[in-house]
Amino acid sequence: MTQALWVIIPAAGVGQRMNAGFPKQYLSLAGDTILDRTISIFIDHPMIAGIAVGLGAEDGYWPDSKWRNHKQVAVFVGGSTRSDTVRNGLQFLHEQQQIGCQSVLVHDAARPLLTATGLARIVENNHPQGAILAIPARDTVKCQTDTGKVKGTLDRNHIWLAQTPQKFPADVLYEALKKADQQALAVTDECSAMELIGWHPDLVVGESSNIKVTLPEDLLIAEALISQRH
Ligand SMILES: Nc1ccn([C@@H]2O[C@H](COP(=O)(O)OP(=O)(O)OP(=O)(O)O)[C@@H](O)[C@H]2O)c(=O)n1
Ligand SMILES: C[C@](O)(CO)[C@H](O)COP(=O)(O)O
Repeated sequence: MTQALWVIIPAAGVGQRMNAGFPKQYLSLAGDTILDRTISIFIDHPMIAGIAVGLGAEDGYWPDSKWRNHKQVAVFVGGSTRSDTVRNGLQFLHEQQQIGCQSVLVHDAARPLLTATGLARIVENNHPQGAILAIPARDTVKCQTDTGKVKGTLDRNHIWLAQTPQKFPADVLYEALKKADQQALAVTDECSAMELIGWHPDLVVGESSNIKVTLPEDLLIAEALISQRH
């Protein structure tokens, strides 16, 4: 039986691309907020030790969360980028003596459709160099020239679309994120930072329903997917 893991949920974004007028993680989705629905995935899960939610410094919505007083849920102040928020979360958990070298999960607040099956795939196995949920590309993948023309076609047999959760040893991840920051490298996921220190994490097949709610149409897709689950 592998050790229960803390999950860090970066939820300090402003949702600029959603353009909702407030942070998208507080949009309603099938009767819950996106954030509450995402937290629900991990509550009372046998493999989850605790849930650390990174909030914006000016977040005034959290007090309305149904999970605000739950014994498994802790909150910390996020940063100006997603990777800053994750690093703050790692530092918070380290200061609370909740983590050391053991692995943590990082899961976007904006991915409320992760299923128990998807979560099991990444928590139930040991991954010496860490792991990410990802889905193999199904469309033909193009890269572009500087003027927005087709530059060429990538071999889609070697293209995966990264999702979350991503799982890495907490101490190594913290140092990798710090190194990326010191090198002014804007990493958009934890795996990118680990690659910078030479790690080759496992690609664990996720579910295409584990979408990141980014644009307004993603909310419609999420609603439709949830309606199919009941
Ligand atoms: N400084 C930031 C930026 C993003 N996030 C979180 O990282 C996740 C993925 O980021 P994204 O989908 O880009 O969310 P936003 O940054 O809010 O969206 P946008 O880029 O459109 O502003 C989200 O749960 C978001 O809340 C975060 O915790 N801290
Ligand atoms: C971490 C992630 O969800 C993997 O696809 C993605 O990189 C987040 O990107 P965002 O621009 O912060 O939404």
